[in-house]
Amino acid sequence: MRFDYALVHLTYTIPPAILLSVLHAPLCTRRDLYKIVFLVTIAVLSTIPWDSYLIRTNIWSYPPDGVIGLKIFDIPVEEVFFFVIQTYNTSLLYLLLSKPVLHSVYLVKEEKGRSRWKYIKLLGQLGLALVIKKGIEYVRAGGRHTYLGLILVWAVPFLWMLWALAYQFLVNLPWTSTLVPIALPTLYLWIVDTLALKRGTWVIEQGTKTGWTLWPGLEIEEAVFFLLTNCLIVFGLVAFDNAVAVLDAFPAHYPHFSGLPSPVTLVRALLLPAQTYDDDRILGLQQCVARLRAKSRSFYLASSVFQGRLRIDLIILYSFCRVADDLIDNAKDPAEARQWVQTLKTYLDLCYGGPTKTADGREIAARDPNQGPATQHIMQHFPPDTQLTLLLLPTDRLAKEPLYELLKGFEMDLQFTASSPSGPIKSEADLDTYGARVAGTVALLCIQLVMYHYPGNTSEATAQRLMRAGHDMGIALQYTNIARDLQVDALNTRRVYVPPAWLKKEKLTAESFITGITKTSPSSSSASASGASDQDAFFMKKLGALRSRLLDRAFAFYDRSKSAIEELPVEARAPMRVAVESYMQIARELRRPGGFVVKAGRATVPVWRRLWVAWRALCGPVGAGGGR
Ligand SMILES: CC(C)=CCC/C(C)=C/CC/C(C)=C/CC/C(C)=C/[C@@H]1[C@@H](COP(=O)(O)OP(=O)(O)O)[C@]1(C)CC/C=C(\C)CC/C=C(\C)CCC=C(C)C
Repeated sequence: MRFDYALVHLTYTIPPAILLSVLHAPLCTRRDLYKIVFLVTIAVLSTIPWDSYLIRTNIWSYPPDGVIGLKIFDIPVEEVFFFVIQTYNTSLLYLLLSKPVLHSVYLVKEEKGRSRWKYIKLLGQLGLALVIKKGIEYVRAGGRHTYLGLILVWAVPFLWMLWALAYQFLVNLPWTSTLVPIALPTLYLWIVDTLALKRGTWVIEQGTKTGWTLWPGLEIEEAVFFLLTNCLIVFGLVAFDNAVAVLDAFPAHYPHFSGLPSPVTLVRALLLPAQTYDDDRILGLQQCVARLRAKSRSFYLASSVFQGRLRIDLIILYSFCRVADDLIDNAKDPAEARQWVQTLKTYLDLCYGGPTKTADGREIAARDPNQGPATQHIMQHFPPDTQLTLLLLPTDRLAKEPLYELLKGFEMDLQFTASSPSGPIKSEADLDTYGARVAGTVALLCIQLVMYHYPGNTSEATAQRLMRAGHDMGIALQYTNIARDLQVDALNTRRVYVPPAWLKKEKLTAESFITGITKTSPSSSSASASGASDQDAFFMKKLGALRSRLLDRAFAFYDRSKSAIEELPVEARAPMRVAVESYMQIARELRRPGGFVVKAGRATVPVWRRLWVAWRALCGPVGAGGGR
């Protein structure tokens, strides 16, 4: 039938393309489109001459009644479409699986001389060179090894070159973004090919094939072809990501890089000697990512939809906030905690104090690696695992005021004492101020980074509106945080953030609140608790009422600020929605009538729901009321 080959596409290649496109659409970035177009173009241009040769030399043929008849250089259009759709599908699978990966942390500085990496690179090159040699022998010998030889001599030199450029990434990246996007489409195409060969949709001529099969109906040449072409696509994408990772990670080498790199820039980045990589920056980024991953599932998920240098800066900012908060929170006593606040203030003073002058009149930057005063302060006063984060914080892109204000927020935490469990929170306004200091400030810093990386044409008025709304959104998140941690805070640190007037309305004081929490059995820590005593149930009701009031206030701040997200530069809108919605989902879980899931004493969002929320946020603005 004339449409046999077209039917193969309609049945087997187009449906996965549609499915993958739908899954990828909300995550799609300009860089993704660029990669796909780049790869498809190379795939088509490099395959046409080879395939055309196979057809013209009768190694490969198509029954004339199985194709519609349109040809490009003797290749049926259905076959050309195959190159496009296979590259498209494998690329989309790779892109989807690679979203969580921050590529820059997989770069490795190589030592001069005999580094392990030198041998890994050589070993790979040698292995691939031997395969090319075998391919050449097969082609020379002709006969039944011809087709296999032609596949090897065509595909493996490209693989050799890509390996030489991107061996670090090919070895280091998680297998989910290398092996899986090769193995899944290969297996799938092996099955499709078995069916197509059986139906006679395409034919490998006798005489030029080995006759070996991988399984009945699947010629070894076909198996090798699909494996190698998927390797080519994934190796190509990995090399692209390797280049972009170099460009993103090292502003010192590429101060003005942003957006879409030209092919020349990509190759230059890949050719930057790995000995010149800044390993402190790589290690610092690795620590920041590990911290984010361990400490916040919401922001870790959100970080995967930000891109490039903005993503890197946000992760460093998170790490800085976390480090500062933890140093103060985990201090052995209030005096040590105060000392940390002071040490952090000195750090900010030094970072924002501008360059200093040496005796001989030379200017030294605050974080000069050797003599910078901020660097020396960091090395002398902070724990080793926090030092790189402090060195990396992009203070040149952040106003100092929100950072000092954040420290003031942490100082408020120090006013909670055993004898004063309400600490500085005397009223609802105090709680707003606290939220503004510890979270409104963080929002301002995040927005500053967005505007730095996507300057666009945001007017001054819009920028002011964004700052105000962001500030309120930070407060919304902080109210959610307090509502979630009501019990943990009371039990572990004897802190009650609820305003005394709210407690009074429930006939409680901060002290009786803590006693109530301490007495309540652990089984009643979820709203759905069953088997709790009457007294427990009575207390849980009060707890529920207080939590509900905190959440009302969280949603009030959220509702008034969420529309401003749509005024952010377009590149940051969807990721920012994901960040906010992932966190606000905790508030929605706390409101769930059937109760919420508790892990380590805290309400948590089940993984599948977390992903669903992120997905919806990526697709567009969340409806009015935010689906409370
Ligand atoms: C995607 C990404 C990596 C974002 C990074 C966001 C970031 C820098 C977060 C810092 C978080 C942090 C550790 C702050 C220290 C103070 C603190 C504890 C604040 C609370 C965060 C909760 O984190 P977590 O639950 O992990 O903390 P604990 O375990 O309880 O210690 C906060 C609730 C504040 C977080 C506030 C924000 C991230 C601001 C959100 C607002 C925006 C991003 C602006 C939105 C824009 C408009 C225009 C509305």
